[in-house]
Amino acid sequence: MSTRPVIEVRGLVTRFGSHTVHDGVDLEVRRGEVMGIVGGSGSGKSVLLHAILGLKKPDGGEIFYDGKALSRMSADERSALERRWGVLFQGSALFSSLTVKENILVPIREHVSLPPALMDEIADLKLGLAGLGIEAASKYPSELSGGMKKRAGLARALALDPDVLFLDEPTAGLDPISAAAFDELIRELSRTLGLTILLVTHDLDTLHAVCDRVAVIAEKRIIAVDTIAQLANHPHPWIQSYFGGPRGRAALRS
Ligand SMILES: Nc1ncnc2c1ncn2[C@@H]1O[C@H](COP(=O)(O)OP(=O)(O)OP(=O)(O)O)[C@@H](O)[C@H]1O
Repeated sequence: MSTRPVIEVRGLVTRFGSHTVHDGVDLEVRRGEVMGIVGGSGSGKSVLLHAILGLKKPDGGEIFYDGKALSRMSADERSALERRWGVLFQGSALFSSLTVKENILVPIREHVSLPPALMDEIADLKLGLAGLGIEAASKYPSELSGGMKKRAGLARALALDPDVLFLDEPTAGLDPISAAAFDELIRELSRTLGLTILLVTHDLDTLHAVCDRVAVIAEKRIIAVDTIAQLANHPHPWIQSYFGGPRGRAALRS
């Protein structure tokens, strides 16, 4: 794994009106690593993800991709960058009026010009990568279980062969068995495709199963970034209660 950061957040400030969510967030995500972001409810995990994706404009600070500031990119550079991203939002955000295959084809049709049969083949390949059988292709989102919806959302996120994958609460709403299977899938994708993955989660089991490092957000900043084993010894009270509480200890043992 390279230590060169693919994403750098420097001194990020975000606000909604007079409410400051982030006040000096610094974070580096290395190429090829799986990084988790944890923090209490309302601590600003999703807003941080949105800022990194350029969906929330920073009120201060800067976000860099491969050393280039997001705010200084031309529209073409930005579009090229977005092609390298795959995003799985909370709730999967599938288009309800499209089948699973049509959902996967949306980004492919938007960004690449290929014969329809080839696009179809690519969509089938992505279905398989996300662990869905071909029979899921013609189903509508309303016909899928929660776990299948997540996989369909993941297949769409993988549509353009991203090198960075962003996942917001990937296992939220899944039963423990489906969540564990999804964790395994994320880990497998990171290994086989060499993806850099940034994920927001509350799920301690996901952190243990999937993440190389975890960033903790509290008091409007990233207060620690480390392996879980190291964080378990961190003196900050929130980190102590998160990793050292009954659930944290149980996840550490498993
Ligand atoms: N569109 C918005 N308008 C106003 N305030 C917002 C908006 N989006 C988020 N916030 C506020 O920003 C803060 C951080 O929200 P965020 O969703 O990032 O928290 P989170 O850490 O992801 O929480 P959770 O774990 O509960 O999902 C919260 O106080 C929230 O109310």
